[in-house]
Amino acid sequence: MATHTEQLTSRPAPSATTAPAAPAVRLRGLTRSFDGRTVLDHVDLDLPAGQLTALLGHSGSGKSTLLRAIAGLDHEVVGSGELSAPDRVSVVFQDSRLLPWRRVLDNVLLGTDGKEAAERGRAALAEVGLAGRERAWPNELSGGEAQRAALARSLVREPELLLADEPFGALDALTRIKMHGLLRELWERHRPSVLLVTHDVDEAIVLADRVLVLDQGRIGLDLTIDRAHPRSYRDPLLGEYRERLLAALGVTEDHTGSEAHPDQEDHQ
Ligand SMILES: Nc1ncnc2c1ncn2[C@@H]1O[C@H](COP(=O)(O)OP(=O)(O)OP(=O)(O)O)[C@@H](O)[C@H]1O
Repeated sequence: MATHTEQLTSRPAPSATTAPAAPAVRLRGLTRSFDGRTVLDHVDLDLPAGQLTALLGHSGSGKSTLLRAIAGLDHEVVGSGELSAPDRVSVVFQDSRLLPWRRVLDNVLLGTDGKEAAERGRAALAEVGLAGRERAWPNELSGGEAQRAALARSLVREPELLLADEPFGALDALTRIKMHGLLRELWERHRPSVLLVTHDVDEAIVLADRVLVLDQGRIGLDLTIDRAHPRSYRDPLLGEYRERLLAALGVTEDHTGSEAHPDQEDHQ
C-alpha cells in the first residue's frame, strides 16, 4: 500500500476539497476460527494512517489473533475477508525476543543491512535511552531495558505500522508508566500507525486517541479519547472514558478491585 506521508507528519481535518486518506489498515469481514470455534467473526475495521489505537478485550477475546492477522503472521486467515496493511510493519511482543547470542545493537540491526541502517540503529537506541549499551548482551538488560531495545529494533525498520502485543505486560507498574511516556514520545516523533493490544484500561486511555474493545469476535466499542496529551492517570476527566470501557468489558462497579481488574490498581 502507498505511504501517505502527509498523514504521517500532520493530520489535517478532511475538508470538502481534500479526499479522505486511505486507511493504513483496512479489514472487512475478517474471520478466524480454531477447531470450529469462531474467534474473529466478520471483523470490519479501518485504522487511519498515523493514529495510535489501543485494542482492549478479555483474555481469549482474540486480540492477539487479530494482531497476528494484520501482521501477516496468520496464513490461515487469508481469504476469510479483505485485509490490507502497509508494507513496512513492525511487531513488538510482551517479551523482547532479543537473541541472547547477539549484542544489543546487533539485535536491533537484525534483518537490516548497510551503514545507514547501522546509524539508524544507534540513533534508535539513543532515542529509547540505551545510548552506550550497544555492546551489552541481552541478559545484562533489565526487563524494561530489553523492551526499550525491542522498540529500537522496531524503529529501525521505519515502520508505517507498529503492532504492539501487550508490550509492557510483563513490566512492573513504575517501569510501565515510564514506557508509556516513551511510546507516546516515539509515536509523536515518527507518527506510525500504532495498534496497541493491552489488558490495561488506564494504559489504553492514557496513550491512545482511540480505544477499541474486542468482544464476541467483533469490535464491540470504538471510543475516541478526546483529551490533550500528555495525559495524567489521575485526570478525573478520563474517568468517564474508563467507565465506558469497563462497562463494555462487562466489569461492574462491584468488580473494579484487584481481582477483576488488577491493572487498575497500578495507576491509582
Ligand atoms: N494457534 C491456535 N490454535 C488453537 N487455538 C488458538 C490458537 N491461537 C489462538 N487460539 C484461541 O483463540 C482464542 C483467542 O486467542 P488470543 O490469543 O487471540 O486471545 P487474546 O485476546 O490475545 O488473549 P490474551 O489477552 O490472554 O493474550 C483463545 O481461545 C485461544 O485459545
